[in-house]
Amino acid sequence: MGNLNKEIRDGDHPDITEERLKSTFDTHKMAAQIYNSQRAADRRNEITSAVLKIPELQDIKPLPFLSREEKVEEAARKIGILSEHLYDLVNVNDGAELYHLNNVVIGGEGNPLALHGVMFIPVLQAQATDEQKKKWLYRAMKREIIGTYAQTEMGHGSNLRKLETTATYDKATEEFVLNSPTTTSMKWWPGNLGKSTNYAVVVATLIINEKDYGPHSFMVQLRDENTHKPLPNIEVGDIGPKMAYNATDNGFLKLNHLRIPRTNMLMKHVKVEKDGTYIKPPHAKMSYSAMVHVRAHMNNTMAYFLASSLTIAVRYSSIRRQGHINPKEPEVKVLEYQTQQHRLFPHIARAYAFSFAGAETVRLYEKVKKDMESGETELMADLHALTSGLKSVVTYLTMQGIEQARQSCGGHGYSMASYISEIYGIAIGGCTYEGENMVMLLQLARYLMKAAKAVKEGKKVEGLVGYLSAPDNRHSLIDRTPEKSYDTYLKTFEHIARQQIFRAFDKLEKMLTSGLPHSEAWNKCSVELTRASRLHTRLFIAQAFARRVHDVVDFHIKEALDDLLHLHLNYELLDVASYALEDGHLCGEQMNFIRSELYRSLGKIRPNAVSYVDAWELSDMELRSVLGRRDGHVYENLYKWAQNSSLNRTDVLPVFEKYLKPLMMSARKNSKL
Ligand SMILES: CCCCCCCCCCCCCC(=O)SCCNC(=O)CCNC(=O)[C@H](O)C(C)(C)COP(=O)(O)OP(=O)(O)OC[C@H]1O[C@@H](n2cnc3c(N)ncnc32)[C@H](O)[C@@H]1OP(=O)(O)O
Ligand SMILES: Cc1cc2nc3c(=O)[nH]c(=O)nc-3n(C[C@H](O)[C@H](O)[C@H](O)COP(=O)(O)OP(=O)(O)OC[C@H]3O[C@@H](n4cnc5c(N)ncnc54)[C@H](O)[C@@H]3O)c2cc1C
Repeated sequence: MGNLNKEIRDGDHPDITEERLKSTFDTHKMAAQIYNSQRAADRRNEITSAVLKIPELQDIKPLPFLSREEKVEEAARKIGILSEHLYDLVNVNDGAELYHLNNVVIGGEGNPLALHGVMFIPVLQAQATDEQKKKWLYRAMKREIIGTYAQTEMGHGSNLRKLETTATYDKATEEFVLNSPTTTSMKWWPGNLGKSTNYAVVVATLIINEKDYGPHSFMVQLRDENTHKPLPNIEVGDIGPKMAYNATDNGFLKLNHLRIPRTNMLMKHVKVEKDGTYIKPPHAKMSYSAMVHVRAHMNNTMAYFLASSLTIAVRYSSIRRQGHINPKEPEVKVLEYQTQQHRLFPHIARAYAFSFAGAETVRLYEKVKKDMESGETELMADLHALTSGLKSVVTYLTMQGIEQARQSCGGHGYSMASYISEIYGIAIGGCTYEGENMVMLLQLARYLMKAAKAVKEGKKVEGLVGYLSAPDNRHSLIDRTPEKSYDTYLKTFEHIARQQIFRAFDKLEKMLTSGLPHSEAWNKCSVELTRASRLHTRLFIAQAFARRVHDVVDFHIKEALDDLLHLHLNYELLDVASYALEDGHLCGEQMNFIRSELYRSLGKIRPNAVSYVDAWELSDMELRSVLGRRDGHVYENLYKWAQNSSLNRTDVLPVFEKYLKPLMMSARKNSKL
């Protein structure tokens, strides 16, 4: 039998090889779990190998040494070369393959086609009529035109009903007049709007005969297709540097009474007739499909960001030796410290959990998307609730995990050589984009409150909220049953979520019966409501993890995943245990049991730690991290990396003659006086 860990190579740092030799499972088989099939895992590696053979697709130098302009140019250069090789490298109809190709070749900082693929094409697929698809979608898919999704304005992002950009129907000419009446009405933030795109789906408030019909989507040509100059009545540009994600030209857009044909409104589900008659869509929020599309896929993106940071941190922790546990023995790998394990391993478990929860979410999304094509909208509310909660919880926990990964690398974690700060910067954008986290938690809370009301009225609820009407134990059975059972943990999570949902519901009801208007009562309960949403979502994540482990057939993979699940359940439960202690569902003795199970789990995970992150099969090219190198040779490469610094081009910088020398000279002169 060959090595179970597939990353072992001659010449690697002996400390990392030692880790890999301990693996109890085949890392490539584990990759099949993470990427949902052996074929998908194989394809990722095939794509990486093919890319490595194309010299023009390699980074010209480490990305942190590029200026913003260079980053934008470099991403565009690679997109151009990729287009030539695209059909040889990937199945262009497979989103996962395209995403992987992007991560390997370009990385997470963005590229001119990012929003084109993530939102522009999906919005056309979901909301354009067949005729409109012929006009724009097929051209977009061939990349004859590049588009984006322009919804957020300087003054409004969360509250879509107050978007100030207007699309006023002019019956006489059968046109819409698009206008940005104020500074705050300017579109502000859309990715690639600034400089790259020549088309955009613009979301504007539809006005017909002075009546406001709310946000609707319109196709707008922004720039001349040949010269790329902005068209008349359009002002467009870049919004400037951001925390990260700076290869992307997030932009602004000001429309000055721009006229577009009536047929430029996306009309698959909703219509404005020539005479101005408005025909409602089957569901009022069908036009929000592009946002739901991204939210549904974000769990996997976040899992990937978290796994990338952890791969860097865990590999580095296995070659970094500092301090002693036994003073008579050599310095230990920092991965031996329990604090380091506690800092990293629960986040490894979360990355797996997010990936499994993400796979379930994408399946539901695909079903709803299919249903919507035929006007069936029954599951839209469930999907909206699920994706709203998940995007908020997963992005927030990912942010925590990446920052822990950075800190676990000590000083070198703070260097861009780790690349963790860039991953962090990109990932935390997810807490804001596609619905600010609090706003989305409150969306889920609306759904939960409806379910709670139904249960209070004696109705049975099903599906994602089914546990609200299921029987509950007064006391948790954790450590009270002879056999090890995840059910007792999941039941405890259910209890905690249920209690908090009803606590928020009762508080809200009390305020409403006291005569407070609904919106005010809602605001006064909103912290409790967001807590309910988080607990409900964390329950779903734990359940999805347990479902996946249950379904795995391979014994060694199941055992390794089972260890991670055990860690996950104990760690997450400790994190939210105060809710169960409050009503005596858990007692002090059980808390001690959970804590000791957690520490036992850390020890169990330890020998496989490097293999759990290796199983994500993230190549050096896509990690872009000196600390996270597969071969573990960090120190000599840190030194090489620093040679890229433009400050090292000369021994003496001009600032010496200009500022430092005069400063020191005058100081010396003064001290002689
Ligand atoms: C693909 C790969 C991904 C990779 C990603 C990495 C790259 C990413 C690059 C970055 C890309 C970043 C790109 C970007 O950032 S694009 C811009 C993203 N912007 C947002 O996400 C804005 C957030 N705001 C909203 O979505 C709405 O305003 C919300 C939802 C808050 C309220 O809504 P509205 O203002 O209309 O208020 P209402 O009171 O009339 O309605 C409330 C009722 O409507 C129901 N409802 C609402 N929505 C839905 C829905 N969708 N399906 C089904 N139902 C829905 C809801 O349950 C409630 O029902 P009920 O309780 O009354 O029964
Ligand atoms: C990296 C990045 C990429 C983006 N890409 C795009 C894009 O391609 N296209 C696009 O259209 N947009 C894009 N956006 C914009 C993004 O979607 C919005 O910024 C986001 O939806 C949040 O809206 P906001 O900025 O109005 O936040 P605000 O709503 O102003 O949030 C400010 C604070 O107010 C709170 N708040 C707001 N409303 C409520 C409420 N009802 N209840 C309680 N609290 C509330 C929030 O929780 C937050 O704490 C992008 C943003 C970023 C950061």
